[in-house]
Amino acid sequence: MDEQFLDLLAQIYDTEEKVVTEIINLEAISNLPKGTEHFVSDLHGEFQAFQHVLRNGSGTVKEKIKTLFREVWTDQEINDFTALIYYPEEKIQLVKENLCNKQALNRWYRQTIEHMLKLISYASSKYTRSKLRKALPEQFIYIVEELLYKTDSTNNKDPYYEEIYRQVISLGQADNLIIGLAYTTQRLVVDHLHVVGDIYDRGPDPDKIMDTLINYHSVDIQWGNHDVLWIGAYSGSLVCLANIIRICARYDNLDIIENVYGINLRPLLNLAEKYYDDNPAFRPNLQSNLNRSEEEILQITKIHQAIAMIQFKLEIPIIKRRPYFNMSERLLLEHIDFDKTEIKIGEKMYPLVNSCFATVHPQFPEQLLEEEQQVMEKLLFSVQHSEKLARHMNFFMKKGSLYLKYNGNLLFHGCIPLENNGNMKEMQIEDKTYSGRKLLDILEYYLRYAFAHPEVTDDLATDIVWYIWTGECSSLFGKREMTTFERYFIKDKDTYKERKNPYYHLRENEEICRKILQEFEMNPDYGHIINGHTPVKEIRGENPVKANGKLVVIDGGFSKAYQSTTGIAGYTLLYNSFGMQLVAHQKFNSKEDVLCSGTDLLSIKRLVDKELERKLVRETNVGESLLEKISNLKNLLEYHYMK
Ligand SMILES: O=P(O)(O)OC[C@H]1O[C@](O)(COP(=O)(O)O)[C@@H](O)[C@@H]1O
Ligand SMILES: [Mn+2]
Repeated sequence: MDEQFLDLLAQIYDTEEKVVTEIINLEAISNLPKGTEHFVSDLHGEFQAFQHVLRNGSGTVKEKIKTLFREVWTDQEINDFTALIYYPEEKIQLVKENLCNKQALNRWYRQTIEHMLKLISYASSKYTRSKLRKALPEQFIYIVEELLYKTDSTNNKDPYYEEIYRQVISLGQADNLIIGLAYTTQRLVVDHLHVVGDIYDRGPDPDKIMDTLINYHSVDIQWGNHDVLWIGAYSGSLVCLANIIRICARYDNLDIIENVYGINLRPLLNLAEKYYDDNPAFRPNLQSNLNRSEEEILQITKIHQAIAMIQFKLEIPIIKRRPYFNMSERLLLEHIDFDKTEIKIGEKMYPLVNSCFATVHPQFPEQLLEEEQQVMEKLLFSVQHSEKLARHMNFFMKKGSLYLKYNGNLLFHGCIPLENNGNMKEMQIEDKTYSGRKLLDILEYYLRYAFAHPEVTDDLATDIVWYIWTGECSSLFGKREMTTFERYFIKDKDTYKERKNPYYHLRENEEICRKILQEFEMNPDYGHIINGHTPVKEIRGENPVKANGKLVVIDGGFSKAYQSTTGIAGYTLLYNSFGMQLVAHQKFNSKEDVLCSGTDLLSIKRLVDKELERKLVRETNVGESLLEKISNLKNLLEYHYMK
């Protein structure tokens, strides 16, 4: 053992007692049951639904309440108490409106605080006191600990405890305490959160999701293709930037760009007004709660066309300078016959509808007009100087990765590119080829490089970020093509098909999943693969649990736009010391619904895997580092204190 390292350690643990206490403490912690992991994916800006799932811990909160109070409470009482834990501020307000006088309210406060303490004591039973303390509302730690750890069997202290309750209420602190305890409960039921990609696009509030995650006690993110698009835009990729604006226009979410991130769209609007008109293919998918005037809709429609055409132009030079991206089929603007308004795709000619090619030079379709160039430069400047976006993208880099090995499971958003025969598919980058884990590592390396060099806009790293969004060998996309152009301009729906990498059907096969786990040096007997990205069409009988339980796909469609295809409103996964459970969520309407009806449209649970023996902290990633620390401390004890 390195003596210098031990000397440093000795500065922190400078007495024998300190070393011994820490060893005992860590040994004890590593023998506790493992904490609950919570997996979500494909949130797509649906903040309300997401925060509901966070608040209810995918059903864990209600389950614990039922276990404790089922025998003594009616369903209505259980629902009321559950709603209080989810949305304490609003529920307290409702209770106040319904109770007739102060005495009744005080009685409710007294009972409710006691019930909450009982729930917290139960929910924290597998944690150390110190961990619980960190989760308690700061200003009430002392009081709550007194009430939680009552040990007086002689009842001598009863009046003392009663006085604490009375004082909290009479000093007007009951609301704050109840609210604080509700959040403590929410925090205790989930130890760690995994977001398996696609926080951004389609829905209205990705920024609120990011803020929630930034403040969350323990989280990691596996980037989705839509997240990478935003990272790309921030890192200087103009084509990624065009894409995020196009998608925001398409889903009537330009507010995110303009108001949330403060990016000025005026120059783009001026350009759009000059060259574009109404066009049915580019009318936005309206958010039902926004009352848009015809004039606003027309403006969005024009912006949508302007930015889509810039996007299609910008793709061309990248495809040409990176032949190994293997995307020459996507040079679509070059295959247009502008006189006949037709396009050749493969061997077939298709008429173009809804065309809006006023800014395209038929011989040089990749050329941006001077005005387009300027608009993009201004947009990029604005994007790279948005403080809020910088905060969100930095958080992505800090907590995110393309894939993650965690407690024996392998998490990634989309796929591991495979050949039809199940071998890892190779991708060439410059003069080398990569596949499997090495491919994901090199893609991530380039993404991080691009992020670190935002001033460079056309190097390989920046181009690769766009490739991760849309390339066939991207583990976040994994389809042969993205047929955005066809869906705008061609009637024949056959052209909309996006051919999926064989992974997406081979993953039904257990052997393939085992092979992938081995590729990542994981134990295929215990590990699982967790994916998002492809909406599971439960409505058509698709099973999210595949390959004999080795793989789970948890994209059930938080995204409202996809709920009619999936038939549900998203899956989440829970992994606690007893095993792994999949939770299917019903459509989330609003928190008002939960508060009024009290019922929670939850969640059918399915067991994915059951641990034969309860899993302990020592068998987890955290446990591994605890054991390493214990070993270091034991060395220190020997080297410093036992000489
Ligand atoms: O339905 P939209 O928003 O037009 O997007 C369709 C596009 O989104 C994609 O499905 C990618 O997004 P997802 O990662 O959410 O699946 C593409 O395959 C497809 O071309
Ligand atoms: Mn995706």
